[in-house]
This record gives sequence, C-alpha cells and structure tokens, in this order.
Amino acid sequence: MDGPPILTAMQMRAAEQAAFDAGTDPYALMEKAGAGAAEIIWRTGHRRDTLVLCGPGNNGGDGFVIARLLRDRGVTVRVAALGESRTASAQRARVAWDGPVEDMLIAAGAGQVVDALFGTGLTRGLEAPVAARLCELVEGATLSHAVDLPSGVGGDDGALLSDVPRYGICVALGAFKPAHLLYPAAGQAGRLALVDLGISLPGTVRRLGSPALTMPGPDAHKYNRGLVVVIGGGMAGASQLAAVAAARSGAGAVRRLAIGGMVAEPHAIIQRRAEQGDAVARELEDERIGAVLAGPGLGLDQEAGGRLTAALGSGRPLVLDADALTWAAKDAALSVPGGSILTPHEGEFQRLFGDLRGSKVDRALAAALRVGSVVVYKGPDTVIAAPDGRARVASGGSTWLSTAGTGDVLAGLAAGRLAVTGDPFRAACEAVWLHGEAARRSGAAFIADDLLRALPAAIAARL
Ligand SMILES: NC(=O)C1=CN([C@@H]2O[C@H](COP(=O)(O)OP(=O)(O)OC[C@H]3O[C@@H](n4cnc5c(N)ncnc54)[C@H](O)[C@@H]3O)[C@@H](O)[C@H]2O)[C@@H](O)CC1
Ligand SMILES: Nc1ncnc2c1ncn2[C@@H]1O[C@H](COP(=O)(O)OP(=O)(O)O)[C@@H](O)[C@H]1O
Ligand SMILES: [K+]
Repeated sequence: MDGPPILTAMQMRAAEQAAFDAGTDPYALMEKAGAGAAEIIWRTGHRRDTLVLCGPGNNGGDGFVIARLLRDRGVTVRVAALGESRTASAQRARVAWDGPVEDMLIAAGAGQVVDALFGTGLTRGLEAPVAARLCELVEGATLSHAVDLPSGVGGDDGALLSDVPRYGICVALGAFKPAHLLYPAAGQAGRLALVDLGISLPGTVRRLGSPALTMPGPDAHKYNRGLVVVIGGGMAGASQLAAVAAARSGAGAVRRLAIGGMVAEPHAIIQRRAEQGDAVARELEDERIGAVLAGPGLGLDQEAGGRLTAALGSGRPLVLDADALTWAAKDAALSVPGGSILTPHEGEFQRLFGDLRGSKVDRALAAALRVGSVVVYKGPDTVIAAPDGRARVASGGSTWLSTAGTGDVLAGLAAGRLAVTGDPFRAACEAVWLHGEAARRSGAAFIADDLLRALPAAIAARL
C-alpha cells in the first residue's frame, strides 16, 4: 500500500539539508542525481544526438552533469543554457562540462532533448519566448526528458504556470513531487522514472502502492468476514452495483435495503425492504455489521433523508458517497460521525469543502481533518487522506473509469474492505487500488458492471 514518498519543494529542501548537515557533499549529491538521470536517458536514447537545456539553478547543474556523462559514453551532446549558473554546485557542474554552451533561445533542435531548465525552484511561469522555444524544441524531438519536473509546472500543486510541452519521460530526482501525480501537470509526461538519491525522506504522503491481501482463514464464516449493509433508494441499480462490489471485495455477507422492487441477480445479495428511517434503524441494530454504505442511488427526497439520518445515527462504521454527500453539504443538521469514509468527486468535494485552498493533496488532508474521517477525493488523480496527516495518491490509471456507475463500485469496495479490515484508511486505499486494477484488467470502453467481473482476479493478484 505504501508507494514512494511525495515531497513538496520545501520538504525536499529540508531532506537535502538534513543530508548535508549529516556530511553529504552538495556537489556529490548533484553528481549522483545527474548520473541517475543520465543512466535512464542513455537506456532510452543510446547514441541519439542530444541537446541538454540548462537553467540557472541546480536543475541546470543536473543538466551539465547529464551532458558530461552522456558525452563520456560517446553521445553527441550539445548544451544550451538560459543565462549564467547561479548556485555553487551548478557552477562547478558547468566548469566540469568543459564544452561549448549555446544560447537556449537560438539553439537548433536535436533528436533528443533534455529539459534541465527549472525544477523545484520555479517560482513563476517561464517568460513567453522561453516557454515557446522550449515547446518547439521538445515537440520537435523524437525523444524528450524532463529532469525532475517539466519546466513551467508548479511542483507543489501540479498547475501549469506557462506553456508546458509533453515529454516522453519525466525523471524525478530523490522523490516524487505532487506535480508528478496531480493534474494537469501529471499529463505532461508519458512515463515517470525515479532516481533514488539515498537520502532519508518523510513518508506521510506517498504514491498509492499495491495492497497485501489475505485469504479467509479456516475459522472464517460469513459474519466474521465482514457484514455490509447498503442503503438503497430510488435508483436501485446504483445501490446494487455498490452491493455487488462490496460482496466481490471479499466481505462475507452483503444486505441491500431496498425501497421498491427487488433486483433479480446476483442472488448472493440479501435484499430487504426498508423505506422509512425507522425501518433502516432497526436493520442497523445488528451488531455484527462492519460497514454501512449510504449514498449511491439514495435519493434526495424526505424519505431518503430519513434513511440517511438512521445511518448517521447507527453508530456503525460508515461510507458516505453520492447523494449522502449532497445531503451533508446542504443540511447542516446532518453531522458526519468521525471515523467514516467519504468518497466525493470534484463537484461533491466543492460543495462540501469549496473554501479550502492549496494543492489537491493539501485540500484532501484539510477536509479529512475537518470531518475527522478518511476522504477519498476522486478523479484521474485520486487522493486518499486521513485526519492524522497520511495521504496516498493514485494517478495515471485508466481514464475509461470516467463512466456512469464506477463511483458506486468504488463506494461498495470501500464498504466491503472496511467491513473486512475495520480500518478506514487501509480500506479506502485497498478499494482505490482494486478499483484501478479492475479497470486496467477491463481494457477499453468498459462499463461499471464489467469492473465487478474483474474484481476476483484483481484480488487474487494480491494474495
Ligand atoms: N539541492 C540540491 O543539492 C539538489 C538539487 N537538485 C536539483 O535542484 C533543483 C532545484 O534547484 P534550485 O532550487 O536551484 O531551483 P531551479 O534550478 O529549479 O531554479 C531556480 C532558479 O531559477 C530562478 N527562477 C525561478 N523561476 C523562474 C522563472 N520563471 N524564470 C526565470 N528564472 C526563474 C530562481 O530565481 C533560481 O535562480 C531540483 O529540481 C533538482 O533538479 C538535484 O541536483 C539534487 C541535489
Ligand atoms: N478521467 C478519469 N481518469 C481516471 N479515473 C477517473 C476519471 N474520471 C473519473 N474517474 C474515476 O471514476 C470514478 C467515478 O466516480 P463518480 O464520479 O462518483 O461516478 P458515478 O457517480 O457515475 O459512479 C471515480 O473512482 C474516479 O476517480
Ligand atoms: K526541468
């Protein structure tokens, strides 16, 4: 579940400073970063003629190291700079390059372009002529690499501060930065690579890794493997998708509380009629219940409000999605119990937490703290945030997920894993991973129902 750490520029500087304080030589660290990047570029481009663009700071310093090491391997390398080198390490790397340095604005293109103009030190967008020339050079090349970050992206929030071209590979140095995973910046690189600099890094915010799941033990039975209740409403299909996802997530038993007609299949889902709040409350008295899901297809009428109120007051572990989040945003009297899981998409997040500022990671963390619950802030870059400051980011998955009903499947998975594990953060992380893996296995143009069929194999892959 724990992928590599994601650090802001300030955290990265602090980690580097701690390494320097412990005796690491700053220039040795630049040589290590440059060597790691040069190795990745070499493996992709081999002897392709190369133009390295070097900026004024340490990102440019990395560029001079890369240029020298590629030249040492026999690559035809040209260097073009944007002004003088301003840091001690970058100046040293420039001297060690020992070759001509062209002006970036008038330098001719090459088959392979390496962008070492700006990294985490970028404070504003590139000047228009610089951004335009960068785009021309990168887009005119067959192979392109961004060193640490594509120049022009806000490293901490993934914003595009000026025109940014699309690169083949972005080589992250030392750690991922939010912009490697948050959109729109995350869309500017075809592939991510990571160079390990061997420095110690904080790990509270990480890329989502694959979970370690376990088989039911010999003592397992349907009630100790996790009992899930899904509260239904006018749109029976939505709660049914969620109920099946919960059942296929490894839970032992799933009940769907219906208000209208019953859904035909699968027969494994136990369906009971519960239209009013008091009927739902009675259903939720069962102490074996490990998770209650409210939201998918719940409805926004008065009876739906009554069913939601019963869920909120049940004392059972909760997953709140869709209409339950709409209710929570418009009715201040409905308070979300701490320890729940909320799964808002962008619109739902704005309605609930629209006043929060900062990157998507910052906002997800602030939202989690505010409601004392795990927040799964969905999208192409899904952030799972806990009130204790932990966050995981899942990005770069199948964009075919942008189809109706896939959110219901995710909510059902979260409820299922919550009933299995009893741990909201772990459950949310496992659910997001399984959802992404089921999508990957479903290929193209799938519908939400197809994800359900892909779930057993996705789980089997992690046992
Ligand atoms: N600190 C270190 O020792 C290490 C840093 N590394 C590299 O260093 C980078 C960070 O280096 P820096 O902090 O020097 O920052 P950058 O090299 O990203 O750029 C900073 C410089 O650009 C200027 N600047 C910022 N925005 C600008 C704009 N829009 N137009 C023109 N100039 C602008 C700043 O005033 C500053 O002089 C990382 O991304 C990474 O590539 C690596 O070499 C590993 C070791
Ligand atoms: N462009 C996209 N790329 C990748 N995943 C996406 C994209 N758009 C949506 N998703 C994912 O698909 C799911 C959609 O959920 P949601 O918006 O609640 O849909 P619905 O309400 O129709 O079920 C979420 O898990 C979200 O992260
Ligand atoms: K760069």
